Amino acid sequence: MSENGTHLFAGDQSLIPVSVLTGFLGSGKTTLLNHLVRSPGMNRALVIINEFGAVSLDHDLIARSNDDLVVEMMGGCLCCTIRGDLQAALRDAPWRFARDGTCWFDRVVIETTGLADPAPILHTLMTDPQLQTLYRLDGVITTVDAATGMATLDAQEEAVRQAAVADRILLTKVDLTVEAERMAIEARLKALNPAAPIIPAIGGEVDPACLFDAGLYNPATKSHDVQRWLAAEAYDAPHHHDHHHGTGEHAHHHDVNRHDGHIRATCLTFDEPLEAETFERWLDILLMFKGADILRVKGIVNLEGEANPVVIHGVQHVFHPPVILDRWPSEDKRTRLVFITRDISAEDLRGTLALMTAGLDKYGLEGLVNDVPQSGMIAGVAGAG
Ligand SMILES: Nc1nc2c(ncn2[C@@H]2O[C@H](COP(=O)(O)OP(=O)(O)OP(=O)(O)O)[C@@H](O)[C@H]2O)c(=O)[nH]1
Repeated sequence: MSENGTHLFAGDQSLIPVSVLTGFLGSGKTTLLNHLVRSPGMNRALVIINEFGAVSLDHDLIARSNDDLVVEMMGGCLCCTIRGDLQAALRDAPWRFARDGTCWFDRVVIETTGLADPAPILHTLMTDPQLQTLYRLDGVITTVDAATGMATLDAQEEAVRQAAVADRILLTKVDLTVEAERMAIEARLKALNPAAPIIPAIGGEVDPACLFDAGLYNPATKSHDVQRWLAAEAYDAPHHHDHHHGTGEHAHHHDVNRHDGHIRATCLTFDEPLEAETFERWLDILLMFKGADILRVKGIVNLEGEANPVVIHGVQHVFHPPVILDRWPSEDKRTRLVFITRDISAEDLRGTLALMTAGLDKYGLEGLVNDVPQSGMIAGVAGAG
């Protein structure tokens, strides 16, 4: 987080929205893109395609009248070997695709390989200083094959992660399933990622408006989206009374989610405003020790002394600068934090914050910071998840 949490780039509409399209091998990403680039309003979308093979077939598939708005990246995976190439391509693109001296595209869609972990790609977008002056992350769209998705989720943790971090899930090939199968996979996806809308599609046919502008940073849709992913009712995980009925919740969670036991979505709510320093330290420590297992964090935070809500958004250990909304999106002014984690329970999360608060009360900030490594108290709990 920033020093004082007052970064304000919520309204910067000059930045170009970037969507990351991910989904397991053969789950229908190219089919979707092919439909999207032909949709009204999408003719100025720059499409970046990443393929493992040396020869790209996808470029030919994603043909349109002005098909020059396509960048192919081959011979590696965007999330690892050719990450630098993605940075370079995004930096150069506004000049490479300029018309009359101005950037010609108004949106970017990055299609990852089916095996990609989207997190490093999001990190690239969130941390490269040059890219931050040009682009803003809009959201992650994940395709899930309705017909084979169950088996894929059973066998491939990568597929589970892709679905867990999505802002929008496109359920593809619903024409190949019967009602019961489709309901089963929808229930599983809901348990894994309660906030992401699940949009059924056949042949990639979907209204682009359902998939884009999922970001927190679009004033036109921001409040709406904040509202949606904070729909705390959607979460199975314990809320603020978790210590009273933690076991029941837990058992329920496991039933729906039995195959994806390691990865879960948790929503923590806090009735009282949080003290800014404590909250920041807690997040820092949590991310330091468990960053790799916190796939995504989103939240709206009521800080002491701050009239308006602060929105936070992170992927593993990397955080967007917090954004202060100009008003609360609803009457509900509780802090609500959504965590998508691997092997970290709501109890672990809440416990570390309680320790942090107790430690601050007892030792003060100086004492606590100095004390943490020796006592191992917070580190121990954070590490025990
Ligand atoms: N029946 C049916 N087939 C579909 C649908 N969507 C995609 N397909 C088919 O599924 C196959 C894989 O689709 P692609 O769009 O190439 O999938 P992809 O995710 O881009 O695949 P990779 O690039 O290998 O990761 C193709 O043969 C598509 O024609 C659908 O809604 N219904």
